[in-house]
Amino acid sequence: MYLSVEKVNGCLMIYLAKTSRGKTYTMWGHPNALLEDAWYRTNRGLTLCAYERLFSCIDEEQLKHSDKQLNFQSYCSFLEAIVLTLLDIPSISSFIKVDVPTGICVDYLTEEFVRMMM
Ligand SMILES: Nc1ncnc2c1ncn2[C@@H]1O[C@H](COP(=O)(O)OP(=O)(O)OP(=O)(O)O)[C@@H](O)[C@H]1O
Repeated sequence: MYLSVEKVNGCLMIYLAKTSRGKTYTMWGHPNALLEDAWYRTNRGLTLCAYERLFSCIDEEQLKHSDKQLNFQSYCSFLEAIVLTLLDIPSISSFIKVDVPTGICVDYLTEEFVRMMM
């Protein structure tokens, strides 16, 4: 997270597991994970924990530079690929390009700008 506020563009995480092994649960956590209840909070998935950390890093940066108004933009993308055999992995990874300084780009995916959560 510190790297992302230090202008390193992109973090790519690939999670490979058999069906029903808990990939979605690991990424998002319990369906009520956004509730403030302590138990649900401890069952937040990786995405929510990462964003919590990211926003606290942004707050720390803003405090360190309180004389300036800092602007941050964060993008989060998900690509779900069904892999039938391990031999499919190289063909999927050929769609993913890491470009400096733009960041990570996946062929055929479009990017939407989102201002708020519905
Ligand atoms: N750590 C966990 N604690 C409690 N329940 C879990 C946990 N991991 C997975 N589950 C439950 O197991 C079931 C399957 O998990 P999940 O949907 O995350 O699997 P998946 O790997 O994403 O499946 P698929 O490949 O079908 O998309 C869900 O009902 C989920 O709530």
